[in-house]
Amino acid sequence: MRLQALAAALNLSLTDLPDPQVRGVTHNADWAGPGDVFVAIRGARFDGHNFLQEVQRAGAVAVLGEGLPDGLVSPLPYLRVPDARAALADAAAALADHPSRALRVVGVTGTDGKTTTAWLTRHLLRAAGLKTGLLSTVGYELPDGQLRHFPAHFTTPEAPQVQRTLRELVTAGADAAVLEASSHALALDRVRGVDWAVAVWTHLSREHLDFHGTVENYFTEKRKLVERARHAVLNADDPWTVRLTGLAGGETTYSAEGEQADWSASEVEEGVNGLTFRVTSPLGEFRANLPMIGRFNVANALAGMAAAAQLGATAEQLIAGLASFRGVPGRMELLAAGEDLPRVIVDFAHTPPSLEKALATLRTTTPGRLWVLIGSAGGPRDPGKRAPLGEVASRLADHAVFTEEDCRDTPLDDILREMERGAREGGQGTFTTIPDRAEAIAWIIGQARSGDTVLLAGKGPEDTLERAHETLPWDEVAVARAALAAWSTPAGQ
Ligand SMILES: CC(=O)N[C@H]1[C@@H](OP(=O)(O)OP(=O)(O)OC[C@H]2O[C@@H](n3ccc(=O)[nH]c3=O)[C@H](O)[C@@H]2O)O[C@H](CO)[C@@H](O)[C@@H]1O[C@H](C)C(=O)N[C@@H](C)C(=O)N[C@H](CCC(=O)O)C(=O)O
Ligand SMILES: Nc1ncnc2c1ncn2[C@@H]1O[C@H](COP(=O)(O)OP(=O)(O)OP(=O)(O)O)[C@@H](O)[C@H]1O
Repeated sequence: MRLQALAAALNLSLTDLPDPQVRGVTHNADWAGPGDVFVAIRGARFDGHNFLQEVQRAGAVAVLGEGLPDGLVSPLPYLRVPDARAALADAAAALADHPSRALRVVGVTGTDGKTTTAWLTRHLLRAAGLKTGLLSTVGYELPDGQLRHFPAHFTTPEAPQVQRTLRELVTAGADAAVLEASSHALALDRVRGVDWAVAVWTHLSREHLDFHGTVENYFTEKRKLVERARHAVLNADDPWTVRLTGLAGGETTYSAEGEQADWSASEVEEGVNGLTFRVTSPLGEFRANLPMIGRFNVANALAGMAAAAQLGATAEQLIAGLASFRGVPGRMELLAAGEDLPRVIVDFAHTPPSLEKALATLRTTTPGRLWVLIGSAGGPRDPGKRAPLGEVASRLADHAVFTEEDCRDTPLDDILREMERGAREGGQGTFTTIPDRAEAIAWIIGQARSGDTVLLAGKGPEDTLERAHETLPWDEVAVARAALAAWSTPAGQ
């Protein structure tokens, strides 16, 4: 697209504008390259206008911004826009040729459950035969199912990445996409210009008030997704839903807690290998098996099913899809269970509250002993949580193992001593310390017996393990599987 056509797409009437070819658009000076338009955003910490020389040197062809600061002369053609973030999103959508119009896009928002519901929905849509992509906190996937990562870690990245990924999906022949929409993304226009077929609402609770100020503001930002969608899937168990009713073109409700709803669950049974429940729905009544741990996943499953049904999935496809769902990588990921093996779970819980929640959930379905392996990161990242992590692990599990977790420039011994202190002062004091993480995993799995649960916490899906002088490639699931393979042979017991 040429610059003048882009200006026209943004409703800017400009004369005397040069007309170079535009390759892309970016808000980040470090990412600017030849042929890019740079959008100068005045953020909370920086003013993008400070980087104009830098983007010119990188080969950018023009700048969009809300106005040059006094005394600054732009080295590139400067197009003034009323709202820089909106312009970034509109330019990104125009340059990608509005890919969401060629897809059926499901957006998922809510305080908790976005990632799980997004992954479930994309799995159910695939089970229904739709080629489906995904943009989520854990990464993004084209319909080939391979997980990829953006250069910066976001739930919802900035608009150019959103639009480029949607375009990649269209090029790859996708029919549908599932996209996690965070409240930050909705507030900062990262998903402006996305054409939403369905908005899924999980639930809202107090969070991110540092950014939004009040719960009401937080709700107002999240509500935008429902307002913009052709259809909404709303949680009848969430008190905020009454204020969302009637905002989308059409709507479906769901309830995991016995409220009146289109999709509801009853007879919920939590087992060692997952959940079973009866579903009452517009597609009829059926029994569902979901190989996931945690009762809250019943609500996520109902939301995912209602969204997939909206795009045409049948009851048979949903039943088969739920039963074959492998979970979200590194989030309560169930590796093994059964008569003979201990149940092993990999989860990224790395804060005292999230570890507490994970252990409490697992306790309810552990007939034997509950084991946990946990470390704590080095460097400046919240050293105050080391003792509380040790305390929670030792208080809620029958036995804790303390080990390394990205210790970086902090002596590992210092971290482990703090965790041990927490375990002695507030926990049961039943722990073992094994500094090498692979050895620790082999040991804890070797100790566990059938009927026990082993939670390997902290790393989840991360692919490196950082030590003081080396960064190792890491795959917690693979290390755990190797330990389980050793366990299952007589020599390993
Ligand atoms: C609170 C928040 O979301 N802030 C976002 C906001 O930052 P900001 O307004 O402070 O921007 P800034 O850092 O002052 O920069 C202003 C402009 O200068 C540019 N810049 C800045 C420095 C530089 O060297 N070069 C440069 O080009 C920036 O790219 C930006 O365009 O705009 C920036 C880019 O435009 C985002 O990178 C930044 O995300 C920060 C890093 C962040 O941590 N966001 C988190 C909280 C977030 O978005 N989280 C949600 C999930 C939340 C959840 O549900 O858990 C998410 O979707 O990931
Ligand atoms: N429907 C739900 N209601 C309440 N809590 C939930 C629900 N689903 C998941 N959770 C809890 O929230 C945690 C995070 O789940 P998930 O990753 O799906 O949420 P999220 O909204 O994507 O959060 P994040 O953006 O931090 O990944 C889970 O481990 C679980 O403890």
